[in-house]
Amino acid sequence: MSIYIIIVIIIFLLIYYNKRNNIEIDAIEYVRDGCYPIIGNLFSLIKNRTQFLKNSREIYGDCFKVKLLNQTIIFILNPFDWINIIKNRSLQFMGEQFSRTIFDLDHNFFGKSELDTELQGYFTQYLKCSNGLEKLNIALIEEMILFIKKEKNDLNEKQMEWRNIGLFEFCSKFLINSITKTLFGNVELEFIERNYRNFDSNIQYLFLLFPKWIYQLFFRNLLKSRYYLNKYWLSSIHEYNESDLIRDRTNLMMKNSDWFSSKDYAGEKTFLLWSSLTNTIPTLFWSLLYILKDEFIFEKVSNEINEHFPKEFFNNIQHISFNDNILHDKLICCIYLESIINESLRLYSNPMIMRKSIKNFEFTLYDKRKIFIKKNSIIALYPNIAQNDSNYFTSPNKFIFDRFINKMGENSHGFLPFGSGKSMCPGRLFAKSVIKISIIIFLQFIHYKLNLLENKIPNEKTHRYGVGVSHPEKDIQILLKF
Ligand code: HEM
Repeated sequence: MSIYIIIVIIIFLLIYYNKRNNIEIDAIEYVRDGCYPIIGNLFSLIKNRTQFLKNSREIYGDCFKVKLLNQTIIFILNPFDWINIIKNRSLQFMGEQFSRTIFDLDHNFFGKSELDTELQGYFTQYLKCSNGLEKLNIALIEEMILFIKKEKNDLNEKQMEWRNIGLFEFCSKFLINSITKTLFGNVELEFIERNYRNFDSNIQYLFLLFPKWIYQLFFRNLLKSRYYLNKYWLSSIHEYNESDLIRDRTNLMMKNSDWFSSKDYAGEKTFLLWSSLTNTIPTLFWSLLYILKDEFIFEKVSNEINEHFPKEFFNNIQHISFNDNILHDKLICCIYLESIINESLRLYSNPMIMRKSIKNFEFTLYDKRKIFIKKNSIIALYPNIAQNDSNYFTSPNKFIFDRFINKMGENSHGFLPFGSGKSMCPGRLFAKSVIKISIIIFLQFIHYKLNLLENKIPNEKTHRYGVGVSHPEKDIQILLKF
């Protein structure tokens, strides 16, 4: 008799356990609004990703599933879950899928992890260590000063005193010119600029990882610019004056041509060109705009710059030894600039950080719910929502220029403009020095007239949501004298 009771209890326990588990698995709901057969939530994701995710969070909480064609993406929006996601070895960075679809790499070297590590090692050596960074920054300043001289000569030739230009357009020209030449040397700038701009203007569609035929059918112009860029690198392997970073990466790929195909080599260069420019330009735009528009911020920043970077500092720039790290030490002292850049990134950076599962596993969320993650599922983090949430940042819609002074705000949960973990942006230190140096040179060497009354802070264009830092909906006209 007692054996039957035990069996019945076991069966009941099994049914209860199974049911409980099912409830927990099902507790992560699919977003139903705007979900259509076959395409799923595609339209909402393309139209305004940030708004769609904010609305979905209000209905479904911090974790929900979104259908995109034949894929399911599990969004996890609570920052307290992110560290466990990023550290989880069953979830991997989707570098391979992205580099194949977006930059047309073969990615044969993916299986050869020593080579991948060596390639990444050059980022550490030249973009993160102070000597490598110092050398790049000195070269960058020289390029920027050259740019200003050329603009001045151009205006002189045209017998004009002022140049009327959009501030975003100026930031684009200024950085495409100086970053590209600093990293890649004496390239055919006009050609690179034209194709970069065309490629960048629609790249958000490549991030959706559609099948290849869709791009071949509907995005021919985009693929053409990528083709021209990739072809350019193949026609000119080493450029005069290229940076050590590019030289060493190129040499490593050339030496291991059994692992790196010509498509890998060319795609890697286009990838580096794109990633060095695409977020740095809009971050410079927003930072500069807030400085120029607010007298109080302007004064604070000007004082800081005059103290650490008086105009005379630039007279001897070519004689600075990059072993002394003078520039690095001075840039660190510019705490208002650092905070303004972070505050611009807090408001305007919209990356979607994705990981793919390599096996089935169960993940416990911070709120104790369990998600069953199947092999090949995609997990996505979207820091912009936390970055604009009053639970993590006071008055989140306000630009508070000194919010990040002494790294106070930066330590907050949810601030991830450069991603996190192994794939965290290796160019982040260079990016910040580029933006600081650009602002310093702008304020020290360029006269400007901005109509403060007419120009409000523009809204963001929604098309970059999920890709990176937003562009303004409308450019701000400015008069510049060099
Ligand atoms: C304000 C400027 C920048 C922002 C906001 C930014 C942001 C990001 C983000 C969000 C990622 C993806 C991280 C992830 O998925 O975990 C990334 C990756 C990357 N960034 Fe940046 N970035 C900036 C500037 C730069 C610059 C100047 C360079 C190069 C000189 C650069 C090189 C890269 C590279 C190579 C990767 C890919 C890393 C990998 O595949 O492991 N970025 N960046």
